[in-house]
Amino acid sequence: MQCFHGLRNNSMFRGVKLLLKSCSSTGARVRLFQRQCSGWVYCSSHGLNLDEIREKLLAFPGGSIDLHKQNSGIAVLTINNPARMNAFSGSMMVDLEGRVEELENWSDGKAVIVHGAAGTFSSGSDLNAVRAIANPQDGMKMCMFMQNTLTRLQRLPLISVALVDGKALGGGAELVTACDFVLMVEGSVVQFVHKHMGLVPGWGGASRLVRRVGPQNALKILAGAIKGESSFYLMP
Ligand SMILES: CCC(=O)SCCNC(=O)CCNC(=O)[C@H](O)C(C)(C)COP(=O)(O)OP(=O)(O)OC[C@H]1O[C@@H](n2cnc3c(N)ncnc32)[C@H](O)[C@@H]1OP(=O)(O)O
Repeated sequence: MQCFHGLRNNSMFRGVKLLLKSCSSTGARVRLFQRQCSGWVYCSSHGLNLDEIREKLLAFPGGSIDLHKQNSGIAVLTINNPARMNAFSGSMMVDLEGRVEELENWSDGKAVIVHGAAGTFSSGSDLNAVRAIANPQDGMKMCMFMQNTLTRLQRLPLISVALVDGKALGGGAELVTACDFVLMVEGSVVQFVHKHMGLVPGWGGASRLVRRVGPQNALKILAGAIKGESSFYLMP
């Protein structure tokens, strides 16, 4: 896992291409092929009824997750809800699951770039949806659903790059940790703001962060809601 930061806006995509070129070494490819393609963490034996939770999430519409697969084998996944700083509505959570499934089945794929629309990354869960799903049972199911999807994203047999231009907050920060590489445009921020809300990261971001930076750094980042503006944040 690697993090690059301080990229200027206009060199972002050039930077990503260079990065992907440098990743096409045998070692990186072997590691990719060693990964499992499936990544379900939770299923019906954990009390998760996927159709039921999808239906509940679809009751909170707005925005979209767009996937553009290029002939080069590089796909661009866009978190698209600019009116809410690319917060994840319920329907976007369901969208994301569908896009990840599409990527799982993309036999010509080599890499995916995850970014946000309109000069920001993502402000996490749509707070209106979070408030409306304010019972512990549904909150837990939403978290299980997102953990499944982000684990599947992490386990894709593709190189994944989070391109952070602007803010990645809450669930947005958790999504960043599901990618192999992080590219940060100058002035961008990755922040686990959960503690300000009395929450723990529910989309699996805490355990991924521990793997990235080690338990002590992860504790500092999570307990302090530290603003990550440099590679210190995402690298040991
Ligand atoms: C998994 C757990 C989670 O993810 S919990 C969610 C954690 N996220 C947050 O707490 C972030 C909340 N948002 C913010 O702190 C600010 O909006 C940030 C992102 C810093 C942007 O500030 P600023 O540039 O001043 O814009 P603003 O606040 O006026 O926002 C513009 C419009 O977007 C909306 N927005 C923003 N974030 C969310 C969100 N997470 N859920 C729902 N709506 C969101 C704002 O309410 C605002 O809307 P409006 O223009 O007032 O209608």
